[in-house]
Amino acid sequence: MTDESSFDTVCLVGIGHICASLAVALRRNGLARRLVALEIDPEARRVALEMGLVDEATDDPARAVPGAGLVVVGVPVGAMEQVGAVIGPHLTAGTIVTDTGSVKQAVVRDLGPHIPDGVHFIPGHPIAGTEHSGPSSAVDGLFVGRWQILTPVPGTDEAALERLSEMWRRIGSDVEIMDPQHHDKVLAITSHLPHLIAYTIVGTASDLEGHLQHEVIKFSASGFRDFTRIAASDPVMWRDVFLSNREAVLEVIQRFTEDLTALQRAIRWGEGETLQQKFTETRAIRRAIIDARQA
Ligand SMILES: NC(=O)c1ccc[n+]([C@@H]2O[C@H](COP(=O)([O-])OP(=O)(O)OC[C@H]3O[C@@H](n4cnc5c(N)ncnc54)[C@H](O)[C@@H]3O)[C@@H](O)[C@H]2O)c1
Ligand SMILES: O=C(O)C(=O)C[C@]1(C(=O)O)C=C[C@@H](O)C=C1
Repeated sequence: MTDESSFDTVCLVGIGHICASLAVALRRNGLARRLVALEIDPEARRVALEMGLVDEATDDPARAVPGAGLVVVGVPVGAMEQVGAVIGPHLTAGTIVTDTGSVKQAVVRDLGPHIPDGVHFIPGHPIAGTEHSGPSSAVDGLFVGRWQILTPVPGTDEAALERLSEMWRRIGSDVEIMDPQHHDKVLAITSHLPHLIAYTIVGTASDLEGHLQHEVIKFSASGFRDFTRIAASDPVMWRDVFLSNREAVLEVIQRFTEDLTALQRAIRWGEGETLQQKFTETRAIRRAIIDARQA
């Protein structure tokens, strides 16, 4: 059943939140005849099979990888190197290998060297997700109307790139091609810093003395509640994001700290105009995101 964008067999490495949602999307859009999960966690394998997300779930790369026209690696960024070492020897020429990692230079560095000649390595990142993990958190339609960023390495086969792009378009995503370094800079500000801020705010609240902490939960205002959703995101995934995008994240933390200090000064010295001007600018950004249908 292979046309320009569909595959006979797709191997999903790590059947967690993102690859499970992808499995639903591939089936819904008739883009794969057979789905196989290569997964180290027996519970995730059991759930994926029970939910009918995949046809087979195994921890044996020799069963999962050969014969797959597309391999999608959806594990935490820190596990990419280990996955590369395990799947590399079973990949055959013509297969497309992509991933869903939230950082791209580290994936090129860690997974790339394990991809044999003749196999098309096209790193990717769906800008879609939730705070949940594991196959039971699969979301039907997760990628519809969201960006799929692809960061092909130099010399990537144009036909393979177009085939993978078309698959994502048929799932409902908009595809953007980007340099991995640029990707990591942009995502440091739009995704990684917001998560770090959420972890910090909720961490500060949880460090309060007992009675205050109780009231934080009891009278939780909507601003704080929104942060708690983000701060409930997967600890392993986000540990790996910050460690593997260290330079870009440290750079935006520096700029953020300076901007926070400027607001701190404005509050201290009663500079209402400065505050109002800043809040007017940020409101316009929210409106632009809504207009771009990314809210
Ligand atoms: N959650 C999000 O919102 C989101 C969004 C976009 C991209 N991502 C990225 O996608 C990737 C997966 O994220 P997720 O949210 O699906 O995580 P998840 O924790 O839900 O799933 C990851 C799965 O990978 C498995 N795994 C770990 N090491 C493995 C190995 N060596 N071999 C086989 N399986 C292994 C785990 O057992 C788990 O089932 C991460 O790199 C993350 O940065 C996540
Ligand atoms: O909405 C959320 O819960 C997310 O955090 C999703 C989100 C993000 O938008 O920052 C998180 C990490 C990604 O790599 C891509 C998407």
